[in-house]
Amino acid sequence: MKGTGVKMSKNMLDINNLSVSFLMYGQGLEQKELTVISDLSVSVKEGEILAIAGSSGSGKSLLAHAILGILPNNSRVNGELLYCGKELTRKKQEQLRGKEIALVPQSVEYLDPLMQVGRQVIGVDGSKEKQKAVFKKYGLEDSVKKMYPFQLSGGMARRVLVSTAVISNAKLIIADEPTPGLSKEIAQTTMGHFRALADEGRGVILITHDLDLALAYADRIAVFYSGTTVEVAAAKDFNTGVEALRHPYTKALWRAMPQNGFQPIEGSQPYAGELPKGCLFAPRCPQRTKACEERPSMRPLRGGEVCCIHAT
Ligand SMILES: Nc1ncnc2c1ncn2[C@@H]1O[C@H](COP(=O)(O)OP(=O)(O)OP(=O)(O)O)[C@@H](O)[C@H]1O
Ligand code: NI
Repeated sequence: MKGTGVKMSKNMLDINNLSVSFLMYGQGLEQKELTVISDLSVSVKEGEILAIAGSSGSGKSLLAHAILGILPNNSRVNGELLYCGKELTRKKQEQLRGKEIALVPQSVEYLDPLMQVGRQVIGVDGSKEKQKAVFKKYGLEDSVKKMYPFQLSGGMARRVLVSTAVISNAKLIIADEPTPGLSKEIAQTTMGHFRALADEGRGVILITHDLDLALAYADRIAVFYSGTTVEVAAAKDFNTGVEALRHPYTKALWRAMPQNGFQPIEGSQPYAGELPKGCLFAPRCPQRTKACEERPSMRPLRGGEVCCIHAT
């Protein structure tokens, strides 16, 4: 069952004013800093699935990598990352990675090419019995455990990745697009498992393009745009209707859903190197005014949060 109802849960992860940039070489030896995440704030509570929705390039995977401390060397991270109320230092990230904090990576290339997949799934705190049971649930033959990643199809590899997180004892699970390539049935089984893990009190971050899937299983939805959060809403707000939502971009996403008339959003998300000075959504926003030339910040509104001065 979805939702912890009125029960007050503690924050497991707090991200405050996070920014991520990359040092890039331009022509010659000229160095340029490309900021891809800015002013990003979001939190994950114990017992919830927080879905992160946003178009391609909005910074979803980079956020996951920043939490795990696996960004490339030419990156720079600023802002506050707290895990169970304490600063998530580099050392802490190393200690917790793959144990207390597990990632279902977006790309199956994250599997170790030289290790049989059964052993990878057992990992640090699994067991042969658990691995066998989870493979069965995901329709993977017992013989798959002896295979190497290159022998798997895309869908099989994804089921292997999901199995790893599902049988781990991780308290926080970050699933980066866990369902593409899976049949509808297996996708639903997978999401059911994430729901069960959240109901046990764990925290789950579900990164997805699939808003319908997010709405069916998540408690809250964080909407990303150009490397920042523009709205955090309860999943039920999307079902209530467009008036329950807060940000013009979220409203546009809602209107673009097939069941709400499939109205496309004009324009596209700005490129990281060419962000507008003020509100990042302003160039596409029907409500923009002169005041939007200043960068807005997230503020609480009607039980959610929004980054727009016009939202009421
Ligand atoms: N190593 C890197 N160096 C420079 N820019 C990068 C690097 N990795 C990612 N980016 C840029 O950061 C932005 C966010 O990338 P990210 O992978 O987080 O997007 P995403 O929201 O996960 O997209 P998708 O839905 O396609 O997976 C993109 O514009 C991407 O080009
Ligand atoms: Ni991604």
